[in-house]
Amino acid sequence: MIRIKTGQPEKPGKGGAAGEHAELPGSLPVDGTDATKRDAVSRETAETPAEREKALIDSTPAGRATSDDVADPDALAQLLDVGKAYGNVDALRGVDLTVRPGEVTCVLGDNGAGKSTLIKIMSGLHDYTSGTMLVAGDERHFSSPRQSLASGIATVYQDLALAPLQSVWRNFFLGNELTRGPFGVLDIKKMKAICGEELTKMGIVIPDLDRPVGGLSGGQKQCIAIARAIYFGAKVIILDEPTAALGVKQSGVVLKYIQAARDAGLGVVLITHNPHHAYLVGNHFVVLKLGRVALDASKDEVSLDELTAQMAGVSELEALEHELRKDDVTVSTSPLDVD
Ligand SMILES: Nc1ncnc2c1ncn2[C@@H]1O[C@H](COP(=O)(O)OP(=O)(O)OP(=O)(O)O)[C@@H](O)[C@H]1O
Repeated sequence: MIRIKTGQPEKPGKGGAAGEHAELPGSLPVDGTDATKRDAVSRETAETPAEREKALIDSTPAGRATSDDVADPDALAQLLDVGKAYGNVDALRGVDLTVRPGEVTCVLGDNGAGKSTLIKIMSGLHDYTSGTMLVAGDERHFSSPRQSLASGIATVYQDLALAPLQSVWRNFFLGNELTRGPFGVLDIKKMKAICGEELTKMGIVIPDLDRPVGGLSGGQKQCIAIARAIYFGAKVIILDEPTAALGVKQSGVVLKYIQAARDAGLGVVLITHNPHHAYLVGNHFVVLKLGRVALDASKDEVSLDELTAQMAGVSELEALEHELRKDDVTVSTSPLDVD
């Protein structure tokens, strides 16, 4: 189901029919007319990205602009109408997100959209202030990252929490070292063997596992952090901008690895600014704007162009361009500015 929202609608409650939402301020028009009449610019005939963005919004059936926040029995984790307020700042409001096994759910958004807040809620750093979070069907409020991890949610942050001077295998087992015998001697042989096996299983080739992690490429480091999370039992992995600091080739390595994790049956939440990367591996896309869901669509419901337009906020950019082109702008020079 695709949902596109404009403005800053309030959610009136759960499970309401379309008609209940007709009066929402700032939401899509709910006029009861044939949807085709509202498609002033059809998605097929739209030429510019702005027209396509508008067409996509116009073509959204009225009832779909409402919350579909119902528990999904197949979901590994789900946010239903979740909000987070920091004092009087609403960082997130009415957010729905479903993480299913074998799917990559991409969360896109510009600076301040609420992506970090969403990660913090799911990874146990912050609690949410409204709505419901379900993990494996149970309502959860995490009070620590440990609780989130224990319930199968692993978060891989941009800084990766790897020790650069330590070897690959040491990093793989960091904090979970295997020991043997009554004196708890590190079982280095076993750790190296498992680390090698796990990395190979997921298609990562690192010839020397004794190499310090600091010397590896950004892509390889990301893959090690993800492989580690999977090995230690994660069912859901949240990846915070994994390709943000990487070049094309290394991004490719990480995206391939994300696909491997998805194909292994994990639920992946990919947080990114990059619609191109998201579209290559994503099954479902949620665009956040100022803490609210601006678009919620599966891959067969949204094109890359439409996703990019949503991300770029094409209509906002055009308004900005228009402002810049205005020739009535006068720049006054303060006497203090004159040499
Ligand atoms: N601890 C906090 N106290 C008050 N406001 C906060 C706090 N953390 C985030 N915010 C506000 O919540 C909103 C969402 O912030 P958040 O960091 O989640 O966005 P983001 O999408 O991750 O942005 P970025 O890509 O820049 O990291 C912003 O307006 C931000 O200023």
